[in-house]
Amino acid sequence: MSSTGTDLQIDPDELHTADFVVVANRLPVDKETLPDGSIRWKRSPGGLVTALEPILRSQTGAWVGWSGVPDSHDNPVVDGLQLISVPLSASEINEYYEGFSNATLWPLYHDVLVKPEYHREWWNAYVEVNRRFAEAASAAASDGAMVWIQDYQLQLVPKMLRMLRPDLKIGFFLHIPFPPVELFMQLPWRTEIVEGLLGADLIGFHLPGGAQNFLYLARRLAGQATSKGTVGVRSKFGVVQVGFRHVRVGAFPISIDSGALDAESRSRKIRARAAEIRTELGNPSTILLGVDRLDYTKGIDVRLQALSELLAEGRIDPSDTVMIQLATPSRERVDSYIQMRAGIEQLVGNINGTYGEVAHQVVQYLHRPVDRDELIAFFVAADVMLVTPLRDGMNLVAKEYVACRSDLGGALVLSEFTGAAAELRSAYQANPYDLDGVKDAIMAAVNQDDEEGRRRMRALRRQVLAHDVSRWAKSFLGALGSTQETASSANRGVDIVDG
Ligand SMILES: Nc1ncnc2c1ncn2[C@@H]1O[C@H](COP(=O)(O)OP(=O)(O)O)[C@@H](O)[C@H]1O
Ligand SMILES: O=P(O)(O)OC[C@H]1O[C@H](O[C@H]2O[C@H](CO)[C@@H](O)[C@H](O)[C@H]2O)[C@H](O)[C@@H](O)[C@@H]1O
Repeated sequence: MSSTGTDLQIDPDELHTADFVVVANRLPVDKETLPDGSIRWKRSPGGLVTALEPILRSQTGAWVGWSGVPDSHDNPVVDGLQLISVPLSASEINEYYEGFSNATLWPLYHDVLVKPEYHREWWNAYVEVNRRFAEAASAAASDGAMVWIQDYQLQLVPKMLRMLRPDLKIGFFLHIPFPPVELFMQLPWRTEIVEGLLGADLIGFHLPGGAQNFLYLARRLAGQATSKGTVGVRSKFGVVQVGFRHVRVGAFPISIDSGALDAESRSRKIRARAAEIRTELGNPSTILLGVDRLDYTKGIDVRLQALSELLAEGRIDPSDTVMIQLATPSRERVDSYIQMRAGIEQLVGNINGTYGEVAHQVVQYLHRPVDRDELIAFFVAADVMLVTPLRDGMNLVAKEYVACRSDLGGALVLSEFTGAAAELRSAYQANPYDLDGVKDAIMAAVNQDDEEGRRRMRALRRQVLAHDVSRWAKSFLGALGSTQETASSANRGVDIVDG
């Protein structure tokens, strides 16, 4: 590996004090240095942070992660959360984060939408950085603590941490899809990844399909005996026998703090801002909305292409329609993201150039994050929410939109290839590879009558309000807490097949 890395500097007072430790690639806040040299901590992008932040607030624990900038050793306490930085050098950011995590694993786990790159030096950096995260978690955790490791950037940490601290209860949750076996087998380090994950006591996926894929690979690559029954949602866990340990494997669809969002979206201030947004846009009949990290998995190009064709066919009136696309910058130094951004901005330019007027742009595109209140106001203002990923682990945006529609207004167009599609059955679902199908779904949503819209939104809200992020965390941590070290009770009643 080209980098020498940066050593951990953990305050001795903080050693072995936390009973609950979240380990994620990112801290919930990113470090930002302002022009006057002062430091500001701003919220990190993405759904993982959206989901986990309220969980850690409700428990006393520590969050181990990277601050988003090179060589930062700060361990800030932000809004009462104890944060422990794992410093990454510039070359580790390049090889571990942008390289192995986001140019190898991310495309491989998302249907190979972009060709994954396999470089041995990236793998070496991944191993080294995973080791450093394991050491930081080991230093933070108290005797017998519960440690919850997050996502594809840290798949080797469960095994590394178990070797350092066999006393810990170790959970792992994958926030992105776990790929089919045929794709996973491309990875030169496939066995190391499966064995790394098997260091956990409980491995969670969003969907049963991911859990089944993993069980198959545990048999085939790690040669372990596994259960053979079907995995359920928050139930009927699979089991892998690893020596004397039994590793449980389950499906736990993540969610949002839907109650809080519901309450915030009802406030007078948000309602007024939503009305103001409509006015600022010239009171069009239809506002379409997209909200995403700028990522090629999100299908932003799909919805723009669909809109472009609907305008060309005269099915949508450009003078009476606005599409707002909010796009948070993401992984801006990775080649595939640079190319995708150029393609999307060209599509936006083409639509506005062809159908816009000086005083009326059909697509309003903001390439920056907006603050929470403003985002909620956009959700309340939008007639149709467009969620069209080509593949997405869950997609919390779809759930956020639903949580904000206590008025039972609005309509959700949702890709079948999101994790959320399994739960949000009353959305206007479409196959993002079938452009005519996407266009029809958009038109059905635009033209729905009020009664049909209310019926669908009521059903969607029932699902999202009943299955919130606290239920997700409780179901995962409850299952982790009940895992047994001994072979006898963990797997009672489960048939095991040899690897
Ligand atoms: N432009 C934006 N401004 C503010 N928040 C955003 C923006 N785009 C996305 N978000 C937030 O980021 C999170 C995205 O989560 P999710 O849909 O699960 O996808 P991912 O984690 O892959 O980015 C949501 O909480 C969403 O509200
Ligand atoms: O940390 P970044 O590289 O900036 O990326 C942001 C996060 O993106 C991914 O989010 C996923 O988690 C969501 C919550 O479970 C899920 O809804 C979504 O489908 C996933 O794409 C990534 O998995 C996180 O690790 C990143 O922090």
